[in-house]
Amino acid sequence: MNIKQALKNSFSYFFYFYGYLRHRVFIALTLSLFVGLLDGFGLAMFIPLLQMLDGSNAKGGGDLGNLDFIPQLMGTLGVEFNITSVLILILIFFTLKGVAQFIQGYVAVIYQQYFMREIRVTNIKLLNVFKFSEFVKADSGRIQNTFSGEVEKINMAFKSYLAVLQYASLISVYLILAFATNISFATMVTIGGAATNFIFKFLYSKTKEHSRKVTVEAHYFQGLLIQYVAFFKYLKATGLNLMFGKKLTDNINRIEYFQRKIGFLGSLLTGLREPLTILVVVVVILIQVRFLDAQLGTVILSLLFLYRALTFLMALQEHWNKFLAVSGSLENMTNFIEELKSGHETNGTIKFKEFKDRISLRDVSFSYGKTKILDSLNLTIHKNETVAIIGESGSGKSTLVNMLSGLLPPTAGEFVVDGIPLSQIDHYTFKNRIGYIAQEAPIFSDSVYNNVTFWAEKTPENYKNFIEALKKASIYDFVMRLPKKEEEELGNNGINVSGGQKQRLSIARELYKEVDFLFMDEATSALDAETEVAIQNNIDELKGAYTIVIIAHKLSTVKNADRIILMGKGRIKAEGSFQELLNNSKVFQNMIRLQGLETSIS
Ligand SMILES: Nc1ncnc2c1ncn2[C@@H]1O[C@H](COP(=O)(O)OP(=O)(O)OP(=O)(O)O)[C@@H](O)[C@H]1O
Repeated sequence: MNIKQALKNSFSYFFYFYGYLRHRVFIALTLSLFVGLLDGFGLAMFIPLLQMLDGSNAKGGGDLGNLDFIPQLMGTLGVEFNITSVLILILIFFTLKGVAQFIQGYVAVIYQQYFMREIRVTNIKLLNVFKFSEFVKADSGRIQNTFSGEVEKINMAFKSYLAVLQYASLISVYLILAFATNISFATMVTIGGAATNFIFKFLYSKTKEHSRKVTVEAHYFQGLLIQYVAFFKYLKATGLNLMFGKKLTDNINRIEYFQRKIGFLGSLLTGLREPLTILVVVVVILIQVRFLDAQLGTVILSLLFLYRALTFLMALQEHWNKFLAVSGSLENMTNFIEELKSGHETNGTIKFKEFKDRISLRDVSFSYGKTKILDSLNLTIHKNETVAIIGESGSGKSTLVNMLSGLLPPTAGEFVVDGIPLSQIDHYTFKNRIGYIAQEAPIFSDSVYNNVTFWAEKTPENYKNFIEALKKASIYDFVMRLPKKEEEELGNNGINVSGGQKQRLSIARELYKEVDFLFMDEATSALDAETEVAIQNNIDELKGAYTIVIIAHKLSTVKNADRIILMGKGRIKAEGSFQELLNNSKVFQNMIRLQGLETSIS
């Protein structure tokens, strides 16, 4: 059962790599076979050479077991088998082996790089088409760790696995040569070698167990680190950073503990290997010489091959152990890719060129698992209408906007754009027409220009559009006052600009694009009163030129919206103009009172 499982595992690893490399695996293996064969033939020539040197075999040959075909072939070719020709032959074999080894090494590097590229590109491609609804459920620490640290470990795993395959083919060549030379001697040594393997197997399984634990802890570490950096200000201000730091330290200690165990097992393996191997060889030679009347030439040649095989077996075991130490990552990567694949979004084929008329939600519901977040919504938004969405916290405003922007597909009902269900439209052509101003304005670690234009070339036309976008977003003066103007670096996550400025830059980025829709998720929440008025004026200016959907908490900012949608518990509770809601909705009137707006309205 165990052997069956081991074989199954080995094959699943093989097919894992084969899935990426295909015929390349066999090319790598064939090259190893060549190296082994050439080395074996070269080694075989030392026996007649030694015998010729001490005069026990003047003509050479005759003591190579089944390898006698080499001197025989030379005889047929009319080449005399003497010291000079044997020396030249040794030189030829080892030179060819060197050439084969060079090709083998270089090819291995090429394949390794190819493999890494494939893994990285596959991951990026799958992440590109990963459903947003799946992404929000995913562990960001795991995603980050798998994309960076784990990919490096997979690289190590691949290197070790390829080495294992290459050593395995070399070992098989040496074993064939050893058996061909002296079958009884070779059999006994092989049985002895197999017996020592039981000790190693136990150590391997322990190594693998710890490797899995390291991977789990590494994910946790990345997750904690991301949160530590993201919430650094809060943690620092409250002194909770020390407690959070302790969580990280504990995690680091656990990783160190498991890595130390892996190191201990690895060292034990290295230390045990040679004494055990030599023990086997010594016992077998004693038996061969004492009890079986073995021919010394073939025993020595067979031993030479076996010794070579054993040396490579040691190297193989070392690489196999290295492979197992990172095999947890391989399993993780396989599962990760499977998860990414299962969260693959489906895409329509109809190209969306330009928004013409209206978007509609028809009896749309949305659930996270069993929890219904949006419940049977019907809503139509016309081209260039400005719609504000209001409602208490958790009423489903963000979810509604995520749906209207195509981020979340409905779990029931239909989202229709200009009469075509979004499911039939090529999402990317639709998203190209969308400007999104999120609560947390994403600022990339680059210059103002690149942040706004999203790395567009600095042509006169792009520059003109860039300046226009800055002006529309009321950030032009600020940018022009910066020491390097639009080339000023914004720093990691926009640390060098205020919350309000980040949002204005984010608005500028959206206005720079040629979009039909502007979705704003509490875009004015982090602004001071004066800037808020400026942005509000700008939105009013954009009104009528874009289809605008704003999530707002401050009712004063939505006074000019064409329509206000009041959400409550995942449903539309009321809709209409500001005045209509004021006249008809008790909830709205209450909200107005709570925000102290009665006087400003009257
Ligand atoms: N990834 C998620 N998994 C499960 N439930 C979620 C998820 N995201 C949001 N929810 C739930 O969906 C409901 C609606 O959330 P949503 O963010 O749309 O509300 P909101 O009206 O925008 O709230 P707020 O004004 O506080 O931002 C909430 O009850 C929230 O807990």
